Amino acid sequence: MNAKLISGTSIGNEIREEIKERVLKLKEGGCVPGLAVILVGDNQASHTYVRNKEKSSVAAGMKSELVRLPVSVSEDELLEQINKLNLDQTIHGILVQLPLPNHIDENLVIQAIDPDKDVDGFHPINVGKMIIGQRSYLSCTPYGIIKLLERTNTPISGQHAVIVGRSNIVGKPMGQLLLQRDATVTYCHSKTKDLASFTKQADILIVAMGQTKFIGAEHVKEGAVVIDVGMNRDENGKLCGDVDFDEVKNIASAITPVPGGVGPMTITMLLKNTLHSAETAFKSGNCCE
Ligand SMILES: Nc1nc2c(c(=O)[nH]1)N[C@@H](CN(C=O)c1ccc(C(=O)N[C@@H](CCC(=O)O)C(=O)O)cc1)CN2
Repeated sequence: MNAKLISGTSIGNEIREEIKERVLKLKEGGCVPGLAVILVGDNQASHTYVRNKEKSSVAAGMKSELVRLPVSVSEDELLEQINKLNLDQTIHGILVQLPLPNHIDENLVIQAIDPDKDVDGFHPINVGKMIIGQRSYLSCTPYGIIKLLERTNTPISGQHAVIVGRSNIVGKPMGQLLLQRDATVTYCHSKTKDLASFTKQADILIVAMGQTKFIGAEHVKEGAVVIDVGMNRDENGKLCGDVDFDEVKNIASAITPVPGGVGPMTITMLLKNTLHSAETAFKSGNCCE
């Protein structure tokens, strides 16, 4: 293996320690950061992620509240739950775990969350602010990737970043965050023709397609930094990314593993956003226990 391993577990743990210290300070002032997670239905992966979010927020010293709703819950009932949490001064961050069942309009649900408590950074107000470079809550996965690049001293300015995937929660915001840091950004997606001709130009290659081994050696330039956002199961049920790690590790200069790469950073940045919300509430006298 030539590539340096970029460990989201260890960089995430470093940041979580910093968060813990700031939570302690807030608590000394009488403010306990509170994160509410709404989980609808029985999706197994969602259960795992939500459990990790609960465990991580408690480990950081925060209050965690889980609202579990059956798959049959109506859109109105879900919106009512969100409204309650919007009004609850002990809750600083609210997220609805995605995906939602088909009968529920995801956009409507995201827009019901108070933008000041939208620690997922999915609300159109936060997305809009992010695009024009105003301070806002940033979507946790792309925010986490920026931190991985920063903390490994990966140059961004002037680099060619190629993003494979155009989802609202990863691909699109990822490109904007890199653009703000003066990267030249190319988006590729499922309809891109001759994908390798684009990905081969990447100094930074970010892959978020949701397909096992979508990117192989033939797609990667010697020395590129490769960030794998994929979270798939292979034919043996083993967790793997979108990048063929065994091939690409010999070409890239640095690469994230799956598991232990981008995933832990997503949860770390959720904690960071929740802390920021609680600190803002505390400063304006709106944090109660
Ligand atoms: N409301 C949201 N829903 C979803 C988001 C999100 O950011 N907000 N992102 C994904 C899922 N996700 C967080 O919710 C997430 C996925 C994976 C991980 C993670 O730490 N993965 C581990 C492996 C975990 C395992 O063993 O299964 C790793 O990569 O090391 C964290 C968060 C979709 N929904």
